[in-house]
Amino acid sequence: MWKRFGGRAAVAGVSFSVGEGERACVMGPNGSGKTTLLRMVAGVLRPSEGSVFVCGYDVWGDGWREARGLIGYASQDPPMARRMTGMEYITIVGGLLGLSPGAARREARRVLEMLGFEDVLGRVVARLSGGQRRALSIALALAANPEVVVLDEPGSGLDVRARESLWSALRRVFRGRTVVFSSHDPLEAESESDRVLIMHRGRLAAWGRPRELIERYAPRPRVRVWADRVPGVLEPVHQGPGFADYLIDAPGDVARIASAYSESGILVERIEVLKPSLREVFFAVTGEEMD
Ligand SMILES: Nc1ncnc2c1ncn2[C@@H]1O[C@H](COP(=O)(O)OP(=O)(O)OP(=O)(O)O)[C@@H](O)[C@H]1O
Repeated sequence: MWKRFGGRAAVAGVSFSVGEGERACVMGPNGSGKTTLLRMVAGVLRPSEGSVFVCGYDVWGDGWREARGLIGYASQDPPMARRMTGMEYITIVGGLLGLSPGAARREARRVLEMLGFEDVLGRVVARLSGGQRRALSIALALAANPEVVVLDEPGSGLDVRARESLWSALRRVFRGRTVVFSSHDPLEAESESDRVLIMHRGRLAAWGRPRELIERYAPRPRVRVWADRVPGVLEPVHQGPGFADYLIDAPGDVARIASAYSESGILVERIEVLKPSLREVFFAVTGEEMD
C-alpha cells in the first residue's frame, strides 16, 4: 500500500499479511503512518496505490461490500455528538453501519459488559472520559460480530490499571477473530500480539513475531547508567539526557562499566539493566526511543 497526501507519502510501499485468528500490532514513532495504514486496511481511506484483501475480498475493489461487512474499526478519536447518550450513539452510528437498532444495542451492551463499561450507555458523550468514549467506539466496532477487528490505539489515554482490565476483556472479545491494532507501548505489543509491524517514516522497518524480532535486532541486554557525564574509556551504544547505554556481553561487564565511572570520578545516580524487549527493537530499527 501507498498513501500520498499532496506530494508526501504517509505510507510508502508497505506489504504484510495477517493469518486468520492472529493479532498484529502496528508500532512506530508519531507520524510514522500507523493511523493511515489502519484506515486503509479498515476500508475508510483509499490507498493511492496497492490493495487490501480481507478474507479474500478486495476492500478497495469489487469485493468492498463483502469486505466491509467483515471488518469492525474503531478509530483513535471518533467524532461523537456531545449531547448524544452512549445508547443514541450506538443506535445512530450503528444504523449508518447497517445494524438494526435492536441488534446494535444488544451487541454493544454485551461487549460493554465484558469491558466493564456498561454504564456509558445511559450517559451523555460530553460527560464521558477519553477511556469511556474509547470503550463505546470499540463496542460499536465489535457489535456486528466482525471477523476482522481494526483498532487504533485501544489502550491509549488509559492508566495502567484501566489498560490492564481493558486488555483482559479484549482478549476474551477477540477470541477467534483476526485483529490489527496500533500501540505506543512495547509491553502491550509484546504481550498482546502474535506479530508486530514497526513503521518508520511511512515504511515497514520490521515485521515478525515479537520473539523473532528481539532475537534479530536486540539479542543482547543493555545497561543504562544515569550520570551527568560519560567516562572517556567507554563507548555507549546510545546516549540521552542524563544517561548512557552499554551493551552487555559478559558477566563482569556491569562491574567493569561501574568502575570506569568511579575511576573517572563521575557520580552514578543509578544503573538499570534493560532486558531485550520490543523497546530495544524499536530503537534499533527506528533510531528513536519509545515514549
Ligand atoms: N488527511 C491527511 N492529510 C494530510 N496529511 C496527513 C493526513 N493524515 C495523515 N497525514 C500525515 O501523514 C503522516 C502519518 O500520519 P499518521 O496519523 O498516519 O501517523 P501515526 O503514526 O498514526 O501518528 P501518531 O502516532 O501520532 O498517531 C503524518 O505526517 C501526517 O501529518
